[in-house]
Amino acid sequence: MAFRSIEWIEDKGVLRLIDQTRLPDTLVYLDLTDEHAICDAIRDMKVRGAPAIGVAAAYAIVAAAKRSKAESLKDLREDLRAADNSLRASRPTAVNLFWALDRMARVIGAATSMKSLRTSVLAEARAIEAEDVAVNQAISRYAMEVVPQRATFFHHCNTGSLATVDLGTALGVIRTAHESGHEVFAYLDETRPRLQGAKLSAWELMQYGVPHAVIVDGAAPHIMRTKGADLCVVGCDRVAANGDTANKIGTYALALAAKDNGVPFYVCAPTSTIDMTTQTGECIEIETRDEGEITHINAVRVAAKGAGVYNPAFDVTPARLISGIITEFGIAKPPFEDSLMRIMKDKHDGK
Ligand SMILES: CSC[C@@H](O)[C@@H](O)C(=O)COP(=O)(O)O
Repeated sequence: MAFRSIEWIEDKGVLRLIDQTRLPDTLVYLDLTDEHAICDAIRDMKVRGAPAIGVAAAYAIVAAAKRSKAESLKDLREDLRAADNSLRASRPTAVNLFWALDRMARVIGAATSMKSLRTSVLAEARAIEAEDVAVNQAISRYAMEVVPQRATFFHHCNTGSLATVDLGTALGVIRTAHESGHEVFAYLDETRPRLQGAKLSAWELMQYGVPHAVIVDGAAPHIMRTKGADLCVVGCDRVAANGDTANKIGTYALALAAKDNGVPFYVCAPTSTIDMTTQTGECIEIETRDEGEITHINAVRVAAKGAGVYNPAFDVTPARLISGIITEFGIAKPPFEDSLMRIMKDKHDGK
């Protein structure tokens, strides 16, 4: 089954997206008409995954432009600035959110009338959406250079169709390898605390018929050593200029296990997730989320009542643990300071 996680329906003026908090039990589509609802959906992780968050934010600006009652271009821009501010405050780590909003802001700044503004924000959001599809396909194509014919993967969190517009990044690589005739098996970290691996990645791989096993996060090093692995593929929320990579909490531990077991560790990164203005991982803001995500599972308390909790949602994998960063312009290899710079230049030059 192929599905689109996110879609703008222009004649209804709605952003249709899969409510990821209801999966895997129920496939529910939400039709959101206003920027506040889209912002809440991002904050509450109904839509999640760095690229999907960026696309949703872009359409939130479209929705705000459509709904605004402003009677002048200046007032319309004011309304959109307010929407932009709330969206920027929704989640701090995934740079795609800020990247998409920066693109929208440039278009808003260039508009010469209210009509042209509304037309051009829609066109820009559509372009961001379409690029995401093409970029993920290109990442999968380049990834095949490093995927052996028989491939046992390790994967963390959810990086599939749900986290993007269509194919996905790291999970898209696993799916593409399977569909192009590789003999694939994937170990999926369950990904505490929100269980994106157990709930979302497993659900997706079942749709595509990819053999897999969900494992608890702490089992990955043991399984790597005893069962073997060919490569780890993960996504990312922000890649710094030196290659340090922020991704879902637990990614760093998987990278350490990979290093100890001699397993190549690949980050799948659309260039929209590479932030050349952030020099190292230390400069990346790590989102801290509600303690209830740890103390409760499906609204049932599992932690001792009154237990202290600390819930960072992401960690940073140091560049030295990363074998390659797979982008839509090819695979960046260490030293990443040079290879990422080259890739971003290729992007800039339109190669
Ligand atoms: C292609 S998705 C890449 C990342 O965004 C993904 O691995 C991840 O960390 C998602 O975190 P989440 O908190 O579920 O939005």
